[in-house]
Amino acid sequence: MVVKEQSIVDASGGDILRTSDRQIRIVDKLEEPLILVLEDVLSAEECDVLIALASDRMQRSRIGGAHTVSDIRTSSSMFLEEGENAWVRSVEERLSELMQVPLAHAEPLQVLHYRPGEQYKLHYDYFTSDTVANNRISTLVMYLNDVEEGGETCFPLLQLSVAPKKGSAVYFEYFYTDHHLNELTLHAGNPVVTGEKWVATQWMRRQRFRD
Ligand SMILES: O=C(O)CCC(=O)C(=O)O
Ligand SMILES: [Fe+2]
Repeated sequence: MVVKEQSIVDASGGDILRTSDRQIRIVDKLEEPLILVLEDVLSAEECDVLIALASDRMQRSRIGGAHTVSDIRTSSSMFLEEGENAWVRSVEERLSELMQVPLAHAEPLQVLHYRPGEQYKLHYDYFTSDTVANNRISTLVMYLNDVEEGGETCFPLLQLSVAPKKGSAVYFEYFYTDHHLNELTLHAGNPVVTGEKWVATQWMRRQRFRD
């Protein structure tokens, strides 16, 4: 008998995920690994506020422990301060409820900006080194604007591609005992063809990450 592994988010209750302040629609769903395409995660105003907070603080993205500039990721990025204002606080609290992980386990929100030709090549969000004590367990990538062409978040091993849409998001988790399930979350941010792309990413850790 094949037993389904426990997921972090319980999405078995229909097409809506309720948080204290919002009803979030599930528009697409993959069971294992659990991947949810969600609408109405952020209001249009929240998207605009996050872009405005980030826009004059962007730097060329760096990856890995050594924080090196790399062709893997050509976008620009920044981290918002934890709960830096009331907008960020309210979004962070909603995401913690939505992702069913305590806020103390949340990394600061990251904002990414891609111009035409910029991309985030295939990667896992969890750290693959055995020595990581407090690894990531789940991700929510939120789209802060509509992209004219390109910029899809693509999961090649699952034949899934999510087109950016302002206020919507893709959720996935990789805390399964069966490592093959985690490895299926390999994903990329496809190159933007026309327009620009803004996203905010929330990563959750297995244990407490914030003071
Ligand atoms: O920009 C995207 O579509 C993907 C972003 C991503 O993979 C990440 O922030 O880890
Ligand atoms: Fe990622």
